[in-house]
Amino acid sequence: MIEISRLSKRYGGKTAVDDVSFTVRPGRVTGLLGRNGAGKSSTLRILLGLDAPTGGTALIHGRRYRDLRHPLRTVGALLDGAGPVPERRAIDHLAWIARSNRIPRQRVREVLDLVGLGDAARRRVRRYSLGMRQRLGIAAALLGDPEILVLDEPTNGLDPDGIRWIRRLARDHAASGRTVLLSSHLMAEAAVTVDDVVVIDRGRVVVQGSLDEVTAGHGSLEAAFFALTGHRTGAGR
Ligand SMILES: Nc1ncnc2c1ncn2[C@@H]1O[C@H](COP(=O)(O)OP(=O)(O)OP(=O)(O)O)[C@@H](O)[C@H]1O
Repeated sequence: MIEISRLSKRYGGKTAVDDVSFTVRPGRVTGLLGRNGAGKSSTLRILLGLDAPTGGTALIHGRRYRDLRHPLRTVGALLDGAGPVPERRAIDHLAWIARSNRIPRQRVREVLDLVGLGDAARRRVRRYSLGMRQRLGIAAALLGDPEILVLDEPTNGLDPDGIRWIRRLARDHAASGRTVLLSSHLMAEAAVTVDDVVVIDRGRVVVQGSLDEVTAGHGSLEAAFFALTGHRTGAGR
């Protein structure tokens, strides 16, 4: 269970997250949806202890990330921009994370196979395609066999196979009774992946509920999104 309560984050004079509250339940895929700059990454970074909130709390099983006893075994995360050293071999990158978190070495092979990188394990990361890098990021997130997966824009830059793979991974994780929170600005993709929706716009939650509740009366999640956040055409954003 993830509980975000009255969370806010200001960077200088700019409010990135403004009194945001929502709950993420197990057995569901929850989509944190919004435009670029809406405050999704800021919210997830605070949840994962990478940034301090200006106000409010972001709790995992009732604790802040940094107070978790076994963080990697509790939460696996894929964040924008956090990548391995390109000169490293994939297997060494994962082995290093496993070692520093007291995760058995055999788990490295397991997650590489799980994400379909078994045959490319000894290749250097700089020779990986974008899709392979994304899979490697997911492999790292899965190392601790965590109950919760947090994925920031996981389909960014992926081809149709990669997008389908991420969708299945999220769905399977939730189907086994575990928790998935993913952020996205792609409404059509989110509509076929998530169970619950939290729409955030300019730092504020504008709607939250099950996918059915949020789309009711709008025809599609995209239509609901534009109706709820104001339709801004081509110019500007
Ligand atoms: N370290 C920072 N310093 C100053 N402003 C920041 C910082 N990080 C984020 N912001 C600003 O806060 C707002 C929210 O950013 P955030 O990255 O959380 O949005 P997002 O919804 O994740 O968007 P994107 O999909 O583009 O990552 C943006 O206006 C951004 O420019």
